[in-house]
Amino acid sequence: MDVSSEKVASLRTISLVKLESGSVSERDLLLQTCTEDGFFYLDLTHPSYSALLDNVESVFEASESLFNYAPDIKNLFDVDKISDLKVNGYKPKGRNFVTKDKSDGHLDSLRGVVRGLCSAAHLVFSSLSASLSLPAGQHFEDFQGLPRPSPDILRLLKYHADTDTSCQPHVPHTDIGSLTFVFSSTPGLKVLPRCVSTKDQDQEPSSLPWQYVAPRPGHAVVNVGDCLSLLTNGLLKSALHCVGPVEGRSMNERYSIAYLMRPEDCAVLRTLDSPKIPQPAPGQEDPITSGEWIRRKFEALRGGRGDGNSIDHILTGGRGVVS
Ligand SMILES: O=C(O)CCC(=O)C(=O)O
Ligand SMILES: [Fe+2]
Repeated sequence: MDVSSEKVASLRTISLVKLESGSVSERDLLLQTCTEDGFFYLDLTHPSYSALLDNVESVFEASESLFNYAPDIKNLFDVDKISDLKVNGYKPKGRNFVTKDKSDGHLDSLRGVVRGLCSAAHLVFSSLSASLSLPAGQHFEDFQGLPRPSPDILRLLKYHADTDTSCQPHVPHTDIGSLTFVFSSTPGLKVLPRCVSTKDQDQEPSSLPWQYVAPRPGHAVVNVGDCLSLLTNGLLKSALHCVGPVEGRSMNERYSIAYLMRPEDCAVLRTLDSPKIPQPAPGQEDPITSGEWIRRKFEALRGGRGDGNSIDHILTGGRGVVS
């Protein structure tokens, strides 16, 4: 990416095949990365993941053809008319499935992506659960089961080209779920390094030292979501990120796929029992279910009730306040 190197995020890379083979050093690196950065590249270049990457490519094709439908067709699936939460549907300058031809292979690719990412997530979760010596019944993977109906969210995103170099098509936020996988071949994703505190500062998002995440073929960009952070009393970090143009340039048209894994709605998010996780003082914790967390977050995203600070608190997963 053509910007000065200090503005490019130096994310660590975790190898999925090494996690799969039980490498202890890779497991340690994963824990360190999730506690320090909350953002990493997941290396999927091993041949055993080539079907997953092929399916991702095919879903990009599906995404492009969905966005090419006429607006009146897409608007039949208006996200605000389909359900209470912003999880299903087309958001103008946004998402939903309008496929008429179910035999075009894209649905199979989509299933392949979901299956592949769920099993990648399972490996990440079980590695982290082992590193943190979580007791039986409290493993991260216990909160979301492969065979059960999934509350996960798949986003097919299209960012429109924009000549306004200060446009911000995706506001600063942390992710709602436990783990997010992002694929895109176009720059635009930015992350705020964990060492930057936004607390007590009335900072314009544009003045924060965002770092660009360079697209890397064969890799997913993975980030820790709010739920892992809530389950570990903040030990695992959900990092603040946004999407916008690369400094001083126009925003190019950009497609991305984001798969947000989520604990089941009934899962209670409270600090798990582990000597490696800082435990809250008795009575200090305010447990919340995953379903309630998503409801509050969408309310905040829609500019709903609450004062500015509490809304920012929810949007940023407790990270701080950005004006
Ligand atoms: O489009 C991207 O690269 C990131 C999308 C994202 O942050 C999200 O959907 O939560
Ligand atoms: Fe995100």
